[in-house]
Amino acid sequence: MTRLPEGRAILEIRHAVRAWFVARPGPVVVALSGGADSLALTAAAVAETPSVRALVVDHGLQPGSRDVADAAASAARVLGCIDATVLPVDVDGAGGMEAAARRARYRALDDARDGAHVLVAHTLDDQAETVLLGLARGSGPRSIAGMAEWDAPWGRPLLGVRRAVTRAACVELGLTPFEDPHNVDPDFTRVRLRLEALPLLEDILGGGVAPALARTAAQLREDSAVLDDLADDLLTRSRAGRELDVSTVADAPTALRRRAVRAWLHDVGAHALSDKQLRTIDGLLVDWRGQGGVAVGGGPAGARLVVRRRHGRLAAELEWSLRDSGRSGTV
Ligand SMILES: Nc1ncnc2c1ncn2[C@@H]1O[C@H](COP(=O)(O)OP(=O)(O)OP(=O)(O)O)[C@@H](O)[C@H]1O
Repeated sequence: MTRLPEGRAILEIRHAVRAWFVARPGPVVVALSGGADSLALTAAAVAETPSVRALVVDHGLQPGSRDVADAAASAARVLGCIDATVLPVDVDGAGGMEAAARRARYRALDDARDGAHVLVAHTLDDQAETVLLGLARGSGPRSIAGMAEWDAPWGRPLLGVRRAVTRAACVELGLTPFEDPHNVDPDFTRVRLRLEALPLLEDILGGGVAPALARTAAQLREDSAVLDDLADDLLTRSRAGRELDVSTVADAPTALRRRAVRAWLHDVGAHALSDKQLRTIDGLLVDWRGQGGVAVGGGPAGARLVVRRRHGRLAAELEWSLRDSGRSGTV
């Protein structure tokens, strides 16, 4: 373990990281971008636990990205990590560059973690932005509940720490973080929330808006955990092979029905359900006349997954178009 100077900011971060380790002992790798948040997290992790490794993902999206990644890896070694590896990834761009880069990053980190927990450096401010974005877009409780401190194998020890504290810790430690130009690019909605909307809200409502949003998220996560358990139980009782027994699900409260249906569809391959699709499927459950099919995405190329109510069961069936014959079929 490394000895660090004892400034106020790094002590606060070490305290948060120590509490996280006490609750979840085990080997860790730190996901290091080279920014202030993950540099401060890396410094605190090596001071609090032995044998920390760092993983740096090179998305290869800007010229010189490999140099930035190499510099982050060297900083990790100087800080006392026993190993620091750069992981080059291919970003396919599907569904927007940012989302594709995130997918590629999480996949690479998961592949390289070798059984260890992965610490990511999201802060209280990241949490507040996530919640505000969710509220403003009318998202469901899952989005507004924000990110969890622990969502195996991902750990977020800094969710209670302000971003300003990680900046201050880097100054105390004499570290020069990488400043990602995207973090000040007003073309990104999240950047405008951070630089314009949240300061305006704090001006109107007084400081403490970001911690208040983070508290809301924490309360919702607690409530959601209970509802998720009840919905799991409902799903277990209503499963009939790959289908759902309508009479068992239909009598449950809406919040449980929706969660159970979402979990069932996730298992059969539909991972990105919109609120509208869920509502329509709910209509099939509670109204016996609901006979239509609801396409829910998922399925191999050329096919689509469709949910139908039939003979007291809800079934998710693959449908495909037989373009050559002009017919369609299901499996
Ligand atoms: N290139 C990278 N290599 C390794 N870890 C990274 C990289 N970029 C980001 N991370 C990790 O993810 C954390 C969050 O980063 P950032 O806020 O940029 O991501 P995001 O796209 O908003 O992430 P998300 O919503 O991941 O889960 C960072 O603090 C760091 O721990």
